[in-house]
Amino acid sequence: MSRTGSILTLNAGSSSVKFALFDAGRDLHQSMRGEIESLSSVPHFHAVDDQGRVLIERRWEKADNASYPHVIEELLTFIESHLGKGGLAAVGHRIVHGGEAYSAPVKLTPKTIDAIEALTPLDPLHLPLNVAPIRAVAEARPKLTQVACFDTAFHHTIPKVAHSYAIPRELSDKGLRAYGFHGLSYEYIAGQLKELAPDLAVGRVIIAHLGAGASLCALRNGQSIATTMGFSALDGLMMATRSGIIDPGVLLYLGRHGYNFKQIEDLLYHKSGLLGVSGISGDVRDLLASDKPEAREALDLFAYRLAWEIGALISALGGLDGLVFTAGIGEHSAEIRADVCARLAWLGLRLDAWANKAHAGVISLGESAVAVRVIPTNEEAMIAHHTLGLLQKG
Ligand SMILES: Nc1ncnc2c1ncn2[C@@H]1O[C@H](COP(=O)(O)OP(=O)(O)O)[C@@H](O)[C@H]1O
Ligand SMILES: CC(=O)OP(=O)(O)O
Ligand SMILES: [Mg+2]
Repeated sequence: MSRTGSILTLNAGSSSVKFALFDAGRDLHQSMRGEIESLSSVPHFHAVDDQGRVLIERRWEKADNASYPHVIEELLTFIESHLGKGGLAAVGHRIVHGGEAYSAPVKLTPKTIDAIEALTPLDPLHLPLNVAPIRAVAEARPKLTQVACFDTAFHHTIPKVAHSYAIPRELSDKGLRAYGFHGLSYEYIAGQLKELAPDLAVGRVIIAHLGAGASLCALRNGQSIATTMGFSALDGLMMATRSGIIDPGVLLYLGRHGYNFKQIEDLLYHKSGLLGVSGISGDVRDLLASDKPEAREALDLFAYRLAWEIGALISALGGLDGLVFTAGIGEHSAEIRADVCARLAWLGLRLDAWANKAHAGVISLGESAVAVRVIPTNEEAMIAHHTLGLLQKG
C-alpha cells in the first residue's frame, strides 16, 4: 500500500528538539527541517524549507513558555499550516534507549509508551526527554499515529561476548551490559554504503559517527558486531563534553574525595572531553582556530583515542576493508580525518590528501589497503523510513 501525507520526525535532546518533515507521496522527500533550541533558557524556534529558505524564526521570552506541551502544540500548529495534500500521517521519534526488548521500531500505544518509560532506570538522562514529546503529541492529537525508533536497535546483532561486562552474573542478568547507540545513523550509513559500494558493504567496515556525541560501529556484512558506546553513551571515544572510556578507579577516587553522584555525572557528561581537556570549547572548529597548546592537546587526544578504538574494532572484525566518516566532525573536519588516517598508515591505509580537503565521497588512494569514505548521515530520514514502513503495515 502506498501512502500520501507527511511524516514529522522528532529528535528530542537535553536542550533542543530537532524536527524534519517528509512527504510520503514524494518518496519521503524532506520538505522542511528545524529546531527548537535552548529550551531551558531563551527558546529559539527556527525552520527552513528544502531550499534553505527561512520559514520561521522566533524566540520565546522565557523558558516558562517552553514546557513540552506548549512547545509541541506550537510545533504541531506550525507544521499543520505548512502541509501539502494528505495532512500529517504520523510522527516518528528517535528514542535513545530501547533496552533488550526493542530490536525494531514500534507503533506507540498507551502500553508501549508505558513500557518505554519503564526503561528509564537504564537511561535516566535521555529517556524522560524522549518520552515527554510523545506524551505531549498523544495529548494534543490523540488520533495521530506515533512511532518509536530506537538508537540501540541496530546493535541487537552484536554477539554476547562483545556486549558483556566482566561483572557478577546477577548484575548482567539485570541488564548491565553494553547496548550501543547512534544506531539510526549506522543503519542509514549501512544502507547508503550498500548503494554506493556494494562490494565494500558486505565486507569489514568501521563507521565513525563523530558528532557532539561520538562512537564507532564495526560492521560485518552490513550488521553491527561491536560498538564503542556501552551501557551508556559515555563509553568509548572522547566527545565534545563527555569523557569516553575512563578507568572506573578514577570515579571511585572522586567518590571517596568529596564528589557526590550528581557532580560525577555532570563531570562525565558535561565537563569532560574536548571541553574539559582544552578548557576552551567542545567544538572542534573553535579548537582548530585556537593557537593555545591546550587546544592542540585536546585534538591530539581525540585523534589518538579514535585511532586506538579503531584498533580494538579491527581486532573484533579480524581486519578492515573500509572506514566511513560521518556526522558533524566526520563530515566536515578534513584535519581530524587526516590525523586519524595518518595514525592508521600501518594498515596500509593511504589517504588522498586532495580528496580529503575537498570533502569528496572517497578520500583514499586507489592503492590504499582500506577504502576510506565520507558519507553524510541522516537520522531523520531513517526515522521517516521506519515510520512509513509501520504505517504501510497498517
Ligand atoms: N566545519 C567543521 N569543522 C569541524 N568540526 C565541525 C564542523 N562543523 C561541525 N563540526 C563539529 O560537529 C559537531 C556537531 O556534530 P553533529 O553531528 O551535528 O552533533 P550532534 O547531532 O551530536 O549535536 C560540533 O560540535 C562541531 O565540533
Ligand atoms: C547517544 C548519543 O550520544 O546521542 P547524541 O550524539 O545525539 O548526543
Ligand atoms: Mg547527533
